[in-house]
Amino acid sequence: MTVRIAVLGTGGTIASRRDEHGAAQPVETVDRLTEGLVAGLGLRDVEVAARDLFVKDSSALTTADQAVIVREVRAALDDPAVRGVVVTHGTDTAEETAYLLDLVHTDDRPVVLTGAQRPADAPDADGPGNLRDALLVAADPAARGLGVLVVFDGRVLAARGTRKVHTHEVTAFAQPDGGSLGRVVDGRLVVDGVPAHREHLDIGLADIERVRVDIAAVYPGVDGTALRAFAAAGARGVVLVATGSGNANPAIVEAVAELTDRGVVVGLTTRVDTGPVAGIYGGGGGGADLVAAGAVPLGTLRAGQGRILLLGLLATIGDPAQVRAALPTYL
Ligand SMILES: NC(=O)C[C@H](N)C(=O)O
Repeated sequence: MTVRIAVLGTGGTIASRRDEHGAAQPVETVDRLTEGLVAGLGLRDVEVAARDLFVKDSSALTTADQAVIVREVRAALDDPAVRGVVVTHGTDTAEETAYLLDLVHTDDRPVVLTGAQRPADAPDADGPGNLRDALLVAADPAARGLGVLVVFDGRVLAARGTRKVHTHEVTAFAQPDGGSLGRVVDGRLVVDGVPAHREHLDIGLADIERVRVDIAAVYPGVDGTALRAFAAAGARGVVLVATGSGNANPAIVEAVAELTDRGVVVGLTTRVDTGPVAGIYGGGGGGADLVAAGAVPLGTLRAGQGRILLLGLLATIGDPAQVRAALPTYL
């Protein structure tokens, strides 16, 4: 039986070429990117159906675009002949799209995001190798049940927690623990682990397009201006990127208490690369004070994925007190 891999293109550096000023822009269709790769894979009875959803730099994607990606992945999986789905995506925001897909993905078949750090016209372009690996993983029965994956530079990473860790090197992504679920070695998937149990969310996609969740940074001397401005603009959630294990100052604690009273859910994360946030410190501005003021620690999730979780919960559950209560089960 012929198995089908659906490939959905969204743009990113993997689809980019340099213009006359040397600036890279996504212009290539995913058809052209996959052309020729499949024959070289030696996969018998595999058929690739590639099409573009859009051709954008991933920094320019909107929440509505991400909802389109989720809908189209689901539509592709409606075809029982499809064994897996590959999404080509810019690396800048792939962690957000991958996590949104993972939150809603209950199917055993793999969904694989990949991309590139070097444009398609670079002599040492990494896109073709990454796309080849992503197709191999999507077609491999051993990838069933692994959830949504980021396949990049030979590594197979679980969507949840995975972050972009380098601005331009080809090893662009890492899991928070530095590990991986597997590798692609000599054109074959080697599975090294199983993904941690994940609660799924049946997100109303029309609703996530309407919910506003912002991200506010903490730094020495910061006050509550940004938090209050986001609330005034209609934010129903704000992710606070705190310092250290999740700390700020008394002005931020006061603003967090105000937002909580107004029904805005404040998620607490950190600007530190690894480790969980926790309410350890007091003194009026520490993590313990932020939690007492209503902020909800986001575990090991960092700002981008924390925002996606808040969006999903607010779109699905709605009521802020219930969102705060449900949130820890998704960490
Ligand atoms: N490497 C990349 O794909 C970066 C690009 N700016 C993007 O996210 O679309």
